[in-house]
Amino acid sequence: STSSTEKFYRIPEGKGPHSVGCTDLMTENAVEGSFLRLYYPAYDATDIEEARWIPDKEYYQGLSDFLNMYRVVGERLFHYYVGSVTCPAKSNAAFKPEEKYPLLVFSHGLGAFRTIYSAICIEMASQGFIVAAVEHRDESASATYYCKRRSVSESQEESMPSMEKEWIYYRKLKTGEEERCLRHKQVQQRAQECIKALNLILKINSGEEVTNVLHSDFDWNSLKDSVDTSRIAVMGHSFGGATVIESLSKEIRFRCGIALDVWMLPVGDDICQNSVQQPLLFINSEKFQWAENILKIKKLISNDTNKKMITIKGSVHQSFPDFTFVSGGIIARFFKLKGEIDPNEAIDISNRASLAFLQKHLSLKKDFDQWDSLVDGIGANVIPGTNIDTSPAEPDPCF
Ligand SMILES: CCN(CC)CCN(C[C@]12C[C@](c3ccc(C(F)(F)F)cc3)(C1)C2)C(=O)Cn1c(SCc2ccc(F)cc2)nc(=O)c2c1C=CC2
Repeated sequence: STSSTEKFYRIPEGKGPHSVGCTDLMTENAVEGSFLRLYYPAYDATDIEEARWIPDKEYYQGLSDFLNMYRVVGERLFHYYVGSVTCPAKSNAAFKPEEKYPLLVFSHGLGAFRTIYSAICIEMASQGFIVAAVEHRDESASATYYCKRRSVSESQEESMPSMEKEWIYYRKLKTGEEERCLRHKQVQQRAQECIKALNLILKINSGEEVTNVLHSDFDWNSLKDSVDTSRIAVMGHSFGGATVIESLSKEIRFRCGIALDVWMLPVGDDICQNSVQQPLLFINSEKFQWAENILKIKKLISNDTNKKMITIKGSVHQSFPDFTFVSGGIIARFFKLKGEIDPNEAIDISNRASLAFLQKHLSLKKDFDQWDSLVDGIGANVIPGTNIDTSPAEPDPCF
């Protein structure tokens, strides 16, 4: 309704030729397993409903903790405003084996989790990618869980499901705790989880049976021989951008990477051009970045023509996660969830530049090269490099 201040918005649908499905996969019953939401090209299915955007109320509790709100307040607020929001992907829709699809592993930011970058993941899937949005268990997510098998005695009781969800919530910095040290440890775990997700998808592609502890009627065998195993990339937002850098430096099968508004603190100071051999695209917002962060990015890019940076004018840090679409009014303004640029316009620039970069470095045979100019920072609302001034402060001539 347009009358209330909190107007209701939708997460934008994919613009590519494919309908999109999504399904959740969790392996093993322990924190060492993989947990991801898969977005994929699907057969049209008008009879299948859209997936829930935030699937468990514990995510509301986690978000409240992360945002320093009281849980009872946060949980009700989130439930009221976004409890009924779905993402434009059909839940467990049948996978459409048409060609071998390139694979994209996506890493979420601090305080986020696997489902809230669906505008990006759904667009990529609609354009013919299989997208594995991992949920990290490094305590950087607002909330996440793993499944534990109940003891025999417990599950004997009536209506006791055999599995129980063990929730892990966002770990706040302890007083006096060195942030760099915690984040450097977490980014190592995050990279390992991206590599584990890559190996899991490759295992499924080879036809091996995998146990999904989340029982859904999605047919994982339909993915057999559908992944283009030579065309794999990694993408992430903010802390997830640092995870991209760490993952590329550790796993050569990630052929290239895209870091959205990267947070460089978790990346060691010893970072240099040789840390990452693969092509890497930095897509920054105008408002989030600062000189020290940009200097670390520039050290990594140095003079490598395969490493590029562009900035989307009028965008903010929250222009990449989905809240920029589903929020409005005072909440959006208070938390700076939208920039001056229209959220759909900003995500289109980011997605088109990403697609052009992926076509170039994964040698895709699509028409994404139509957006090559964006990767060079040429086009409306985009600039090459950064708006942040990093020139050393001139000594004041008066002293
Ligand atoms: C006070 C907490 N304080 C913790 C260090 C800073 C909190 N903060 C700024 C916020 C996230 C904000 C946000 C979101 C979402 C609503 C909502 F109401 F719409 F849900 C509201 C308010 C509060 C904007 C950030 O951390 C920014 N940020 C993020 S934001 C990723 C995210 C998380 C949850 C989401 F729901 C959506 C997106 N990912 C990173 O990797 C990094 C940073 C900073 C450095 C590295």
